[in-house]
Amino acid sequence: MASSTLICDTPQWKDLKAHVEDIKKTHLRDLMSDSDRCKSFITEFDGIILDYSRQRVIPPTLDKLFQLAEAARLKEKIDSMYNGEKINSTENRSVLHVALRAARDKVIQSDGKNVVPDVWHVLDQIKEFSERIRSGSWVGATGKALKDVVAVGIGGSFLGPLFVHTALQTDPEAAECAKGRQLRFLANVDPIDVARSIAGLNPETTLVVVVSKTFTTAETMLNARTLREWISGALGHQAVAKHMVAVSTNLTLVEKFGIDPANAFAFWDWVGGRYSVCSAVGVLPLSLQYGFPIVQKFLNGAESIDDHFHSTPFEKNIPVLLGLLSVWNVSFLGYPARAILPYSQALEKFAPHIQQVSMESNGKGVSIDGIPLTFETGEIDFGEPGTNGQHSFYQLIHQGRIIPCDFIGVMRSQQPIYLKGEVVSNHDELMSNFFAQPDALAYGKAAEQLFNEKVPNHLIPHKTFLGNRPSLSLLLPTLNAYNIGQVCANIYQKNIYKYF
Ligand SMILES: O=P(O)(O)OC[C@H]1O[C@](O)(CO)[C@@H](O)[C@@H]1O
Repeated sequence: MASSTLICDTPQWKDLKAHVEDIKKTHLRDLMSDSDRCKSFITEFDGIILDYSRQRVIPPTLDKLFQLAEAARLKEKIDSMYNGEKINSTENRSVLHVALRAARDKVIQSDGKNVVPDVWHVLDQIKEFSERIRSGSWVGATGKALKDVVAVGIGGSFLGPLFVHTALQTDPEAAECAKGRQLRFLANVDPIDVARSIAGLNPETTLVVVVSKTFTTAETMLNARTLREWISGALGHQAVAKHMVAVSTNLTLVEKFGIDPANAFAFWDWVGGRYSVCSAVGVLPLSLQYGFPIVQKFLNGAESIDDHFHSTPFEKNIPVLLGLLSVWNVSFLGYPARAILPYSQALEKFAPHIQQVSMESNGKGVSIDGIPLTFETGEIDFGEPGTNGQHSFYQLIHQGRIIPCDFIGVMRSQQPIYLKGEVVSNHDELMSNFFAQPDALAYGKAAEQLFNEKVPNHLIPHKTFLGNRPSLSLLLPTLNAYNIGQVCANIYQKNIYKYF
């Protein structure tokens, strides 16, 4: 397709437009009774199960969406991203967040240079630095070990690390590694956020990490100056060198600010802010809190999804399927919003993270060549963990406008509870039985049965959402550092509106 041709002018788009009328005549109740259809609308990768049988699609819809992906040259564009081509045409940059979690021996080029050794150089620096801080061999200005960290940053230099930190906090292995340590975040320029971020902390035992790709963002720089004053007011100006470090692509400004460049951790202009959690932006604060080996598992999980995304045919490719279903729901069925409903409190910062990743990337009014679009792109993302959301906004989802729902379930809780005589959420045995179901139909029935046994868990929506309202579920075996990495990479790679 020539770059000036809009995707909506292709026969594939028009064919899908016409197909909307066929779908309007269907009802999910009837679609769900077709066991063959249900069987084919489940896919699995590395223990992650995507069930999209409750989307308003039939097999021809999927075929047409794959044809649309072909018209958009989606496969070539994904390859271009992995090959380091400058697909960020507005800034003339590569988009290489995949290189941030690539194995040491992989080769990923940008501007004719393999960037993976640079990535590993910084990872090795972070490993060494975080071990020094955590072991107490690096001490603060008064000779005390630094046990608390305040990460100052906003937007992409905040939301990804906050999401991962929140998700790891209750993972038993990560929690054990974080014993006696605290990681706080300071993003808002409102002084209340400053007060909260340092409440109860002692500057003598605190390390401040200033995280900013540009090192010019007004809020971050103001907050960094405030915390520099907090440190130097208590410990003297020379304490800044021991108590403040930075993560940035702009090492000149880091030095000007007064942070020793030897204590600055680099990343690169080919890392988009909202995709930067796998760079030093996330890896440094998370390694300080949990230790580098936990963060390495997180990176490995993200890499596993990158490989899956790059090499799996679209029919079985979880991020591609998620992305195409968004295109279908928003641009064809006209549903403007999507509810993100994780049935795990550990994922409470998932919706805010997705909001930036998705809504800062998509939803533009013009094509990449500046041509006004005649169709809606991008979705309005919002959400809350279940079951809290059920007692809040589900009423509208049940009875009002149609909002496609993404349910995210976790088979084995990070913190399971066993109560004698009661079936409690995330009971391993019941969950394994549920996951042993061969197809979506049986799976729906098992869900209903479990619901009838009063299982207060993520299965409830399977029963209550059997109207004509589309939903899907993404089920994870558990939530350890590896799975959390998979969750992150899934949302980054799912963001395929930009390819259309
Ligand atoms: O890391 P920086 O340069 O401080 O930018 C913070 C955030 O601001 C934004 O540019 C949006 O305002 C984001 O894309 C970015 O993540």
